[in-house]
Amino acid sequence: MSGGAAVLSETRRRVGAARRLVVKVGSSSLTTASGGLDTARLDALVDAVAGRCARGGQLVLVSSGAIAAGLAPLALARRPRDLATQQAAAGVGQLALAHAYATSFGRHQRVVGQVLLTADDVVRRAHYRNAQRTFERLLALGVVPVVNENDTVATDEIRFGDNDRLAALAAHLVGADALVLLSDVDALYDGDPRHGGARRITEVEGAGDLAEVRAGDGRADGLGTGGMASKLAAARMASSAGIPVLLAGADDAVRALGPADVGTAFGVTGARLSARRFWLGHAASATGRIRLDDGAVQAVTQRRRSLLAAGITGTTSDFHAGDVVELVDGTERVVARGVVAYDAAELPELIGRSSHELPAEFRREVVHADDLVVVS
Ligand SMILES: Nc1ncnc2c1ncn2[C@@H]1O[C@H](COP(=O)(O)OP(=O)(O)O)[C@@H](O)[C@H]1O
Ligand SMILES: N[C@@H](CCC(=O)OP(=O)(O)O)C(=O)O
Repeated sequence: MSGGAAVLSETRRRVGAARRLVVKVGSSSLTTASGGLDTARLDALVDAVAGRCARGGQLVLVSSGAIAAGLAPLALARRPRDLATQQAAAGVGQLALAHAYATSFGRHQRVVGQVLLTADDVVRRAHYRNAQRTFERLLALGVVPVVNENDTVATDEIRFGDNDRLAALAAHLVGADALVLLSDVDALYDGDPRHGGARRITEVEGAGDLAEVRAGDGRADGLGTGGMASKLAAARMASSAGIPVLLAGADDAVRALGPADVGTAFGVTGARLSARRFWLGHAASATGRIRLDDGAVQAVTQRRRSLLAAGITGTTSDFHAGDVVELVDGTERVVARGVVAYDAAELPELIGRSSHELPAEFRREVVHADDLVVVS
């Protein structure tokens, strides 16, 4: 605890007391300026993680750095732009990264297990359960799962593209008590700290605390991918599903695994969601859109009602019953996501009409309330 007398927020206490944690570290915190793996920093991170496990925690480490670690062995001066070379670099670099972690955790008699995921593994529910089972067994065996995106096979269409989001999904998947995002910056600031004059945000309790924040890109050398915007999106995803988040500097990992007054703490803004609702809200990719009139927007978002055909003003033509669709208002703003019960081709006949005007087989809800998640 810093300053002795400082009273730590509930969020920080929850991070400090978490029994199961997901910790994410970015590429820029693991690599040298010339692109090689920085084993001294990696060892320091591993010391912090192993120390936290020894204090009685189960920890999943989501580590970026495969592409960055592959640059030097392939004599590439900078991160490649094209997907094929990025994948080749990741293939080379992931091996180096996994070896470095195995060696480093070995100093603490800890075994690590590699888990490489694609977006499909958390988007498709059968795969989701499979990944969940693997994590449970690894953790039960005392192993530290080291997770990254399976960059070598992920195509543009099915890539997460950023590990901040992957870490938030993993935190939900393993039922983590907290998520810790470690970066090359020590906290969230109200503007990019590289431009000077920025003020540290210590606690985020809701969207209002972010109103003045400008979240910019990552490093100019392109080693990191998402910048602060992807960290904020990940923090929102987790905190809205009941998981407290701490964003802090990787160089301060011991204190970040806390409790301590470091970085930025994001308090929970919603209750824990079922796997299905979290999947609907954050992981599943939407196939089409349905536009709602103002009354239907109210009913769905405020009164948590099912969507009926009467409140629809238009749809795209590209979805089938059982697909995930976005529900949008008159300005095309997404207000909810849900599983649609009709093919797009069936809806033009039904929209705008009350249930009692419709034949019996078309009286069911277009999106049932149980299959619907409101997007805040
Ligand atoms: N509002 C902000 N607060 C803090 N950092 C910011 C902000 N806007 C932009 N940044 C930049 O985002 C960078 C972190 O993103 P990134 O390089 O992608 O990290 P990582 O490799 O850890 O995922 C920081 O180095 C910082 O300069
Ligand atoms: N999967 C990629 C990392 C993607 C990523 O999100 O990177 P970063 O912004 O450094 O966390 C890799 O290992 O190179």
